[in-house]
Amino acid sequence: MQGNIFIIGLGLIGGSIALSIKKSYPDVKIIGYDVDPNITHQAKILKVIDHEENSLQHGAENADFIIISIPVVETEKMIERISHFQLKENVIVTDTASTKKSIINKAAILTEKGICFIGGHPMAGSHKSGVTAAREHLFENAFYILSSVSKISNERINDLKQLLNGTNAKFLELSADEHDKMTGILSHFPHIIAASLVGQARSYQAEYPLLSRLAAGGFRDITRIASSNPSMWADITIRNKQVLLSLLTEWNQDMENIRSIIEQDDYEKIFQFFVQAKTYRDELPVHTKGVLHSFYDLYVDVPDYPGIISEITGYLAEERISITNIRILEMREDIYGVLRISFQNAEDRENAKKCLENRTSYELFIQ
Ligand SMILES: NC(=O)c1ccc[n+]([C@@H]2O[C@H](COP(=O)([O-])OP(=O)(O)OC[C@H]3O[C@@H](n4cnc5c(N)ncnc54)[C@H](O)[C@@H]3O)[C@@H](O)[C@H]2O)c1
Ligand SMILES: O=C(O)C(=O)C[C@]1(C(=O)O)C=C[C@@H](O)C=C1
Repeated sequence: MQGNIFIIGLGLIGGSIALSIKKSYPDVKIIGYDVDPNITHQAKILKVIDHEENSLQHGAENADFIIISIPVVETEKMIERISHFQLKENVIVTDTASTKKSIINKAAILTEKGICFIGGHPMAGSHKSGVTAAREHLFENAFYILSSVSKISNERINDLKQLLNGTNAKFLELSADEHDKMTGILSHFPHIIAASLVGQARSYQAEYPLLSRLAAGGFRDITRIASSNPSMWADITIRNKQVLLSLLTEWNQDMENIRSIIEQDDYEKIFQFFVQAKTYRDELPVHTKGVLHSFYDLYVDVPDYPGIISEITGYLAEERISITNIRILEMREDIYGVLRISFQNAEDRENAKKCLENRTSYELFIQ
């Protein structure tokens, strides 16, 4: 791989892409630009990029690949801006935004000028943002969706896939409509529900001051994504409006049905409601592959007392099981905390699980 890679937007996604490209092509030159020069500088210090660029035009005009990794509405504006520059004839421009239709429509401005634009969306991320959260392995085993304005040659698509092969993601080509519908169902709508659940709890906080401290595993799991960047999600919601409105209508209908079976004490229907959800959820590939498993994490519910980490690592060390990371995710006051232990592979994690099952009575789980 040769040439200049120009990354616009050095946050969680732009930074993670930069790191994954560097992993597969250590000699390639990664040039970074962020609207905030302090972030560009921080990315250089963190070795996420090789070179800080403070001129958007200079960076874009000298690039062989341009990766735009900024919020959805900003991405549209950026496509417009760079379309006025003298880009290299063979440059490939791509983005990482979470919606595709409005961006693909906007990118016609580039393709009409003969510039190749391939829309992209790595289907992995986090509720965290910013360059400090960037990780080389973020996209491992995740789907990476590609969508184009018009028919792009396989050769150009392969050039982009080759550049991004360090992501270890699985590429999938979808139309912008298919993309926005499916991500609406699986990602955008769930973020609205998570935020709404948190909103419901918040509305009872004054009446029940203990509420926030009682929030346990279930509430935590289903609302993690409510901690995501609000401006990113406002953009996504606005740009996937029609899909989200139709999902909301269906959801309201579904809630009405559930209200009705609860009102009627219809045990069998209530039971079937949960059975159907469990059956489909248990079959989702998220259980056997995908980004969650690529980190080979094991979670341990542990009591909060000094020395708990060394106790756990001690058991693993005695059985010569290596760990790559260990972290306390949360300590619920005076009760339990969750320890996340990461392993290099599934076998190490399995051995660790057996080891801790034999030696402790702590609850263990793999998400
Ligand atoms: N966070 C996720 O889980 C996730 C996953 C996949 C895709 N995405 C998409 O990727 C894009 C980036 O998301 P992120 O999570 O990296 O956000 P982020 O907030 O971590 O980073 C965005 C960066 O873009 C910069 N920026 C904003 N406007 C800019 C502009 N006009 N010019 C240059 N830089 C600008 C910001 O300063 C920031 O450093 C978004 O479109 C998002 O929808 C996010
Ligand atoms: O894991 C998370 O926190 C995410 O929200 C990641 C997530 C998702 O909804 O799955 C969010 C937005 C992206 O466009 C792709 C992935």
